[in-house]
Amino acid sequence: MSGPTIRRARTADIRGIRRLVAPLAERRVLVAKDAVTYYEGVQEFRVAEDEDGTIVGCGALHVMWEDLAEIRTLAVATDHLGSGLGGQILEGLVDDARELGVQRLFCLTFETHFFTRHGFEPIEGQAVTADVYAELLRSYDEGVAEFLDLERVKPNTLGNTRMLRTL
Ligand SMILES: CC(=O)SCCNC(=O)CCNC(=O)[C@H](O)C(C)(C)COP(=O)(O)OP(=O)(O)OC[C@H]1O[C@@H](n2cnc3c(N)ncnc32)[C@H](O)[C@@H]1OP(=O)(O)O
Repeated sequence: MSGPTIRRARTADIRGIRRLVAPLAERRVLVAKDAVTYYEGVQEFRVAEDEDGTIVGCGALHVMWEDLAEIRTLAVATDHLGSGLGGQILEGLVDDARELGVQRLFCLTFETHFFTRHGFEPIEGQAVTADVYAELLRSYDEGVAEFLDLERVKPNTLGNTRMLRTL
């Protein structure tokens, strides 16, 4: 038994990714997004595919600035939790970040123990200079709004911890 394979996502995986994310978005653990947003962001995703072709894990890397990207939409199917899959997907995304030249990874999460084990540390306040903050305000991306901690998205991020890993 070789277990799930981790690979870059294809458009046909989006249905499986959405099936994984839906219950977590309902519990507000992950952000709910429209289907079009997943298709537009397919190149950001890695997935874990079971032997029978089922998508049992996913995660994405969203670049925000020259030195900064966010880990987002990391999820593992309930029946695969605790077998190392989440960690493998995350480290794959870290490799992607290194390849892109990104030096810092942000995440917003309830899973502080998991991310701490992978080198993330909680941060207070902003992780970018005032100049970069002003530039990021021009983004239409909801995740960037959460990174900036804008007032209008605070209800979505309640109880989450802001964490950063330096590569
Ligand atoms: C930035 C964001 O995307 S934030 C959102 C993060 N996602 C969520 O909150 C969604 C719900 N949660 C999940 O889907 C999962 O819990 C994840 C993605 C956070 C972690 O996925 P998992 O596959 O369970 O991770 P993994 O197995 O690598 O590690 C989980 C635990 O299992 C243990 N573990 C790791 N490898 C193994 C293994 N081979 N065998 C047994 N246990 C293991 C680890 O000790 C770890 O414990 P920790 O939580 O204390 O760190």
